[in-house]
Amino acid sequence: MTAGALFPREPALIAPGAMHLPGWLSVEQQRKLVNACRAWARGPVPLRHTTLPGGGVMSVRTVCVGWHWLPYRYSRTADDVNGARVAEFPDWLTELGRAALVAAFGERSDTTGYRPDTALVNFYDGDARMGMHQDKEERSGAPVVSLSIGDSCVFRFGNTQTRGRPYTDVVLESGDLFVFGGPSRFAFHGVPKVHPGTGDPATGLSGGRLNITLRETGLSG
Ligand SMILES: O=C(O)CCC(=O)C(=O)O
Ligand SMILES: [Fe+2]
Repeated sequence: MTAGALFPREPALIAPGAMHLPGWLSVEQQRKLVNACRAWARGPVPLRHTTLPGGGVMSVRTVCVGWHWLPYRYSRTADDVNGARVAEFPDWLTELGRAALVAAFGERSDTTGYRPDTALVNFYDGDARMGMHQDKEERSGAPVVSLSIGDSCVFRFGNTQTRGRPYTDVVLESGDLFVFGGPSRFAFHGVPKVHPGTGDPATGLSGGRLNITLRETGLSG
């Protein structure tokens, strides 16, 4: 049982500009996203473990939509995988990203200018982790919208200065939304632990954790 089952899970401002909205996605929306991620994982670029310049291999498996992320830049083509052009970023995902901003920051937030153009889909099996890092290959200060499906995890949300403290550990469960923008846009964050077997098979994901981050690259072409 995760802490979320014991205590009410309320929307929480984790740091200035960083909002956690538990259970924001319906099971139906999660199913749609799981199906979409399955389709993206089938091609044109497969889900793969990213190799880092130092030779390390990331434990999560990733597939990208719109723009392909590789350490440490974006490209339209998956230059470190199979060279194929990545799948188009669909309009419905733009709308979901805008709805996420309204949910996080209120009706008055002007989201018409928000144009996420890349989605990084990460799949975590029970042993996968993600070290503390900043999402900083984007040339836009627009918020990052993060959607989680499947097994719960510990999401560590820190500060913009160091990989270490101060940070806050947040349990992200299936359906949770986390948005980080404004003064938190370039904060370090990571996933130190996944809790295997905590997901709901009704989402269509029978094991593991799926995280989708929507971002504005600020790139053209
Ligand atoms: O899996 C998560 O919740 C975070 C993923 C992340 O930080 C990233 O893809 O850059
Ligand atoms: Fe990140």
